[in-house]
Amino acid sequence: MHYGRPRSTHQGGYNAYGGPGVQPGRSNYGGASMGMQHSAGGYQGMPSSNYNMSGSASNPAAAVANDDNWKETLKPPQKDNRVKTKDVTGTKGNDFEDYFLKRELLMGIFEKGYEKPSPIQEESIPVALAGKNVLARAKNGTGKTAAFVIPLLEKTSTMKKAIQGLILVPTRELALQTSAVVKELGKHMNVDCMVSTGGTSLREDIMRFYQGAHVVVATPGRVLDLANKGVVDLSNCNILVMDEADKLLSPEFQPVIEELFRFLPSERQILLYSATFPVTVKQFKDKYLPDAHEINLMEELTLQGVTQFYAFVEERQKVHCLNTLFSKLQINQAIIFCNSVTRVELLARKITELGYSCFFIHARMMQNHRNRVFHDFRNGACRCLVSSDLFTRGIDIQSVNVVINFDFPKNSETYLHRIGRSGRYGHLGLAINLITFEDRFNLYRIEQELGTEIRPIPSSIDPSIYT
Ligand SMILES: Nc1ncnc2c1ncn2[C@@H]1O[C@H](COP(=O)(O)OP(=O)(O)OP(=O)(O)O)[C@@H](O)[C@H]1O
Repeated sequence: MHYGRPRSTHQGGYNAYGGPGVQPGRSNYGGASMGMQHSAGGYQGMPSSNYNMSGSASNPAAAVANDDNWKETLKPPQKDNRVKTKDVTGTKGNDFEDYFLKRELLMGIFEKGYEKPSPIQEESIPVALAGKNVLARAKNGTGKTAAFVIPLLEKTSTMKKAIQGLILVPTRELALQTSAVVKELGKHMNVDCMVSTGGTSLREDIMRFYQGAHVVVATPGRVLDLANKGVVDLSNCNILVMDEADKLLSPEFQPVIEELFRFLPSERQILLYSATFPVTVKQFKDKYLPDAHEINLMEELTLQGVTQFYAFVEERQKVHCLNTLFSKLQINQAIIFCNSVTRVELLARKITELGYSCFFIHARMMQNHRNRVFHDFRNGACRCLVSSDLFTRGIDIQSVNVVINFDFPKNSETYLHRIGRSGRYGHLGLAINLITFEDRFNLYRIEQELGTEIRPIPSSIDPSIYT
């Protein structure tokens, strides 16, 4: 039994009530070792931070950027030898060097452990470098972030102290994660990347912006607020990226986005990325970027590496069913989704009552607490995270191999993004859906819409399909 008998909820890690008392050092399982070479380090508000872009002057690797042996000076993470699916291996065979990127950027790419571009990177990097607007659709976990960060960094001049790129994302956690990618890829370029999201002190944000930034990663409301106040100057911001573009174009965000457009220069490039593009995106595209280059790498919609099952249960049997899953599955790390904040908290409490340690996260928690849970879960301090749809999009934690829909989602976009939290970068994963009588039509509809098969759960699941 790989899930093991958990540590008592009082022994380090959060208990279901999210009390601090975290002792990450006590993590005693192997999940964190897998893929954690991509660990993003400390996030904003966390005590430790390795995001300090102190610049190439203090960076010996940058000093050899012009040296012919520059590649040998790099320290990439340990090679990940796990099997990968065609979702990421089905490329044309390009190399990053083919794009004539500046040496410092190539150094950041290789040092991050990226050896070859993924299919979406091959398709979109050259087009974005050529200055075209892009509307790109590709599967979850196939490297869309680097597909827009690389051209954005290539076009950023660190000699010019002005915001040259703005990356909008729908959640604060995703902003932190994306800024970590900008900082890692731009490590040798001396790029100043700033995160600006709600839930943090506006005053501190204002102070930080006065120090200047080349790239800003933000949630729409906060950056609009700062632009309105004249703190954020977007007049030199020639590139706007909207990641999870369909979410950013939902009624909740679209008016803010349209207002933000007023602050951008008229000659700007817009890059839209997501795994899902409902009709709202088409209307936006027709209005604002009719000439956009369209990329669609989603002939088939679900990830090849993620096996999907359902278990037909009554509502009152769900916790028992989860307990059985915990005892039978080989979980590295799991995200368990519920459909409401209340249910997230209730389930987290139930799980700890069963004797398993778990974290929970949702949008009604204090931001510093959210940051801590995100940081600690990413670093493997706990194996199980109960979440609302806050973590449905974009969150990239390589060691998550199991996603459980404790509550089945209502629409296929949400389903696709949720199960895409496992099987990152072509790796294997498992998605298990607890289906009640009321969910049965949704299950059928989502299967049809995604053209995928969600099979009844067998009595035993071969670990080789998801570990
Ligand atoms: N060229 C590459 N080589 C190896 N790993 C890569 C490469 N590009 C990206 N990755 C890794 O793949 C993982 C998934 O990338 P990313 O988060 O950008 O996916 P995504 O397509 O944006 O997913 P989602 O749709 O879920 O947001 C990350 O851990 C990233 O570091």
